[in-house]
Amino acid sequence: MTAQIIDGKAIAQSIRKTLKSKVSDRINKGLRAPGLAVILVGKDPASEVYVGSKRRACEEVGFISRSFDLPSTTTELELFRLIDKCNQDPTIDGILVQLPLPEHINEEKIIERIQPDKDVDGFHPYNVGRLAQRIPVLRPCTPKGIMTLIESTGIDTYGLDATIVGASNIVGRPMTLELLLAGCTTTTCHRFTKNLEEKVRQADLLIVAVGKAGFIPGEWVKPGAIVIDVGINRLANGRLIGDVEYDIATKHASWITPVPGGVGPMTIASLLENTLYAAEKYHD
Ligand SMILES: Nc1nc2c(c(=O)[nH]1)N[C@@H](CN(C=O)c1ccc(C(=O)N[C@@H](CCC(=O)O)C(=O)O)cc1)CN2
Repeated sequence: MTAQIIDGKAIAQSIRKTLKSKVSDRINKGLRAPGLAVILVGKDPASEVYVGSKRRACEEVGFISRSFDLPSTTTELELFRLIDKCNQDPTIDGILVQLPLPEHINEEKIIERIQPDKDVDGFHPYNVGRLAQRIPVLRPCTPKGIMTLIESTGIDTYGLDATIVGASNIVGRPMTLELLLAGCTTTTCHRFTKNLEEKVRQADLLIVAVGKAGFIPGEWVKPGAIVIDVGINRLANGRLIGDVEYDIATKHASWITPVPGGVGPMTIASLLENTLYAAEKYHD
């Protein structure tokens, strides 16, 4: 068996095309273009790449992108003040603070400072709580994008055994909530998990988000499984690879996401979807 590729880059591009036409419909109806504030603190090279992609994507679909690039010495109070200003600005529908933040800034406090109706990352406890209670509104971008990728395969998720490797607030935990909502039986693995191999081998649907190159041996993938690789690991030669041993995994899986061009572009497409959603649901 050779797995079919889930082409995140193409799916994300088609979402962006649809969004662009929705924005132009809004403008024709006399409504304003959605606005997204993108806040970057410090000079983490990967964050600079992601933020740059987010800003370009915003402009491509016709959103107003507001950029705030702050030095790594920015205090929590200064960041609170900027978030308060964005919360009050009626032209801003979404506020995104790129993570990770410098160590002296408490990420939880910053996330909670963003008004839930502008939390287009879906990280505010209000939005995570809504997802946990099966009444989602603004959903965390990477898991939301992954659900779109899974839907694109046409496979019915009800009753599938799903294993999620990684329990971060950005991916693993909200991913578990999304998959529960989609009728899967979920197993979430983390650093204290015993018998990881057994949990991976039982998975009809395997999601890996640990950030370690080739962490999951391809041999562990169950025949016919769907494999979603969230890892983006840059090798010394500049090549990007995922958390799953791709060449071997493709021989076992039915569907697999590539790295790059799989989950990453969907994170950005979902952020754009969330921003339009926030504008329409809360601010029009
Ligand atoms: N506030 C947030 N911070 C972070 C999030 C998030 O959702 N919100 N997620 C990650 C990083 N991330 C988004 O910010 C992100 C990661 C990867 C990509 C992407 O397009 N990757 C490309 C490869 C890009 C490259 O050359 O490095 C791909 O996979 O094809 C987009 C966004 C942490 N922080």
